[in-house]
Amino acid sequence: MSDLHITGLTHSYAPGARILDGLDLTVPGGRLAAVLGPSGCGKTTMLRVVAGFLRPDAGTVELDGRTVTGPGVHLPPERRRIGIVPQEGALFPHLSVARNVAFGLTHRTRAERSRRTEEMLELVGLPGYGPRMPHELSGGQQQRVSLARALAPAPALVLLDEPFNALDSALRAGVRADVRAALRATGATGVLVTHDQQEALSTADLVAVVRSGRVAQCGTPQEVYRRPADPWVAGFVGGAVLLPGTGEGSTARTALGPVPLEVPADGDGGTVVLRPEQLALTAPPSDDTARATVADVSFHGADTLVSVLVPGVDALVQVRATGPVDRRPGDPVGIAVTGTATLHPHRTARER
Ligand SMILES: Nc1ncnc2c1ncn2[C@@H]1O[C@H](COP(=O)(O)OP(=O)(O)OP(=O)(O)O)[C@@H](O)[C@H]1O
Repeated sequence: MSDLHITGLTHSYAPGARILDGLDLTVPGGRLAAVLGPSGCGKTTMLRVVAGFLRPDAGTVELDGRTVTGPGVHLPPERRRIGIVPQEGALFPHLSVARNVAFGLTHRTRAERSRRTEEMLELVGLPGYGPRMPHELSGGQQQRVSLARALAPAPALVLLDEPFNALDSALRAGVRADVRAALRATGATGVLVTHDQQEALSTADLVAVVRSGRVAQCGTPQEVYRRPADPWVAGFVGGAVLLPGTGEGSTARTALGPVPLEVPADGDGGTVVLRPEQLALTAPPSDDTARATVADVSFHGADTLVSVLVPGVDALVQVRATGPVDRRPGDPVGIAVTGTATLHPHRTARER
């Protein structure tokens, strides 16, 4: 299994506009990391550097203990042992499924090629599909063949560039789970580029949240969701309730009352971050000044999102309840908090 180490990656396409700005990322061998970030933050640029299609201004990429990109080093893409699954599969349309999968299997006998091809097609759930042509496959099947093609030469690393974008949501979940299982079965290290938070959290072992060409936070899905590095990351990886608050030891004083803190803080004023599912609607409190008001109710089937106006909080506070909610806009409510929050002190002018 091959570790991937990316250090200090910096790149500009034009003078003065840094797209990668000292990006660091480590993916332990055999793990799948999701690189998650808004459009234009540099995800694809990073992937192109790792694949060897682009030489960065500075920084190093090490794969399996070997520098493939670095000062004075630039290994060509075909010698990096990297498999790529592009956005829409990009199968060769004039080649059969089997010939697509066997494409990278050079220096092997015909029998070996055909055995490996069938093995890979089985791995991605398409046994016997070898003779078909790409146009005879659905979008999801084409993505599976693309993965089989990437995995066939037993690469050290597989790069997946928003591979589920073209699939409808019903198909996405199934193909995602199969891709993950196939990567695990082969032990390949993977990097999945996506701007879909749900996809990153549900598919990857590690999530690297990228902002303006740098990794703002890298951790397990649970870590980045439960202990976001800052309010921006919190809002980017899911619904977030951001409240002004002040640390008072193990709790923070907020407009929702005292909220237990994940990490104690004293006297620090800042932003308290909770998740909408940590809030519950209760009967309105007798004290008028603490009374919140329902602003909007949106039903999503499995859950309902209720937007609430809370005295002392500028933005609407989101409450996620399981199942339907019997409240209407204008109803007075109370809000109870469960679990712990993170407190992010206001940054000083020097840190900004
Ligand atoms: N070849 C290029 N020449 C000049 N600018 C480029 C080039 N490729 C990308 N850019 C610019 O670099 C920035 C980052 O692009 P990149 O494709 O890496 O972002 P991304 O995070 O993958 O975005 P998306 O999620 O929209 O694909 C964008 O502003 C883009 O316009």
